[in-house]
Amino acid sequence: MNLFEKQYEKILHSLQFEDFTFTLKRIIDLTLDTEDFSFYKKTYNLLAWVDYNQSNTEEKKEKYLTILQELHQFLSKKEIKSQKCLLEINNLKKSYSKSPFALGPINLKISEGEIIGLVGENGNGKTTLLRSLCKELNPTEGEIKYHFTYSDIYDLRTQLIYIPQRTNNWYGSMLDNLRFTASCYGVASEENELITDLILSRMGLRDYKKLSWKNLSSGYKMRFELARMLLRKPKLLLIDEPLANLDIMAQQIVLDDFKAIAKSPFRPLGIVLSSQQLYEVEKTSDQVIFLKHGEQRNLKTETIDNKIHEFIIEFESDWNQEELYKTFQQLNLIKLHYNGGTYIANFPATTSIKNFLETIIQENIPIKYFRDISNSTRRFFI
Ligand SMILES: Nc1ncnc2c1ncn2[C@@H]1O[C@H](COP(=O)(O)OP(=O)(O)OP(=O)(O)O)[C@@H](O)[C@H]1O
Repeated sequence: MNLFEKQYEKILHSLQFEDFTFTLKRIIDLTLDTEDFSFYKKTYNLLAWVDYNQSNTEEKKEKYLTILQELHQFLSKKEIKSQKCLLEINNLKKSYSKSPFALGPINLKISEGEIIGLVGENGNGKTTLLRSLCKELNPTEGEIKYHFTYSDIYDLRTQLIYIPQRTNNWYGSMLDNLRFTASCYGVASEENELITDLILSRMGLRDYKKLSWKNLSSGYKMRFELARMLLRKPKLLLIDEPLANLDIMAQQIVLDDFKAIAKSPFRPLGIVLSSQQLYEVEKTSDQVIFLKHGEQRNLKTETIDNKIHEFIIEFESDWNQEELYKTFQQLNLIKLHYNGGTYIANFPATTSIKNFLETIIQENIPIKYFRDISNSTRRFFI
């Protein structure tokens, strides 16, 4: 089963379980994948119908299924794109004349369809790296090779979009701004109206399209930036702290959106996102880069090269450190840290989650939360 068929099957399941929000978003994604005016029109009409028939579940299900089947028939004939390498960073270093901070050396490859999470505490160089990738900053040493042609810096920044943490103020309504962006990219008249409507709906902005910058919360400003980015169809998106101003639900939604957008079988997009939300980013990313004092630490390579073979559990318990230390001796505990309200326990690699849970139950240890972090960059934060 190819990537498209797998994704299609997942959409059908979501419809079967009446997750209409997810299904509709994916219908819009597939519609945009067709790059076909008649489908834009069909989905536009569907969205207009949904506006007045939200609670008509049976008919809605039927309509969603019909359009999905049509989209499936159309897209099954379309070629699935192989995921090309977009850029290669070799020994990149960047320092500032007025700061002791130095980034690098950084080595990294970024491909279409790949999500790279950039994590690290404040001031560790995440923004510096993103700004270097879009040529806002020149490297002090090393190089960035772009595997696509661009005529000048403006062309580069069209194919590769950088969304900074604090975006610029804009005037007028969201809708007018998106229409303007689409027209700058040659999308005119009715097609412009259809595409902006689809993209506004895709980003959950349909009910807010008349609002202006000053009336939007920071979460909605971020969604607007993403909508504008989708209209510009870049190859690579570099985005600084997209989760910073979002509540936990909104964070999950944005990360799911990134995944759906990046992994399009027909228009794959590379995404590099920086964030402090370690676990959320790990769930979504294909690769996580941890920056510590500007240096790159990569869990995958460090695990292989340095042979870090330990079973590491993060957990919360009302027991004190001494009680836990004694009890876990039976699992040959190597280390036990208390770290900001949670415990981190290191065991030999031969210990399993089953052994850990059995001990918890047998010894009646009160546990509020636990997570296996043996393969998480969380280890670098300890
Ligand atoms: N233009 C500049 N001139 C001098 N120093 C700078 C400049 N920009 C950033 N720095 C310094 O570089 C270091 C890394 O900053 P950067 O913004 O890249 O980190 P970050 O990981 O994105 O931080 P945060 O999570 O707080 O956004 C900091 O010490 C910062 O003060």
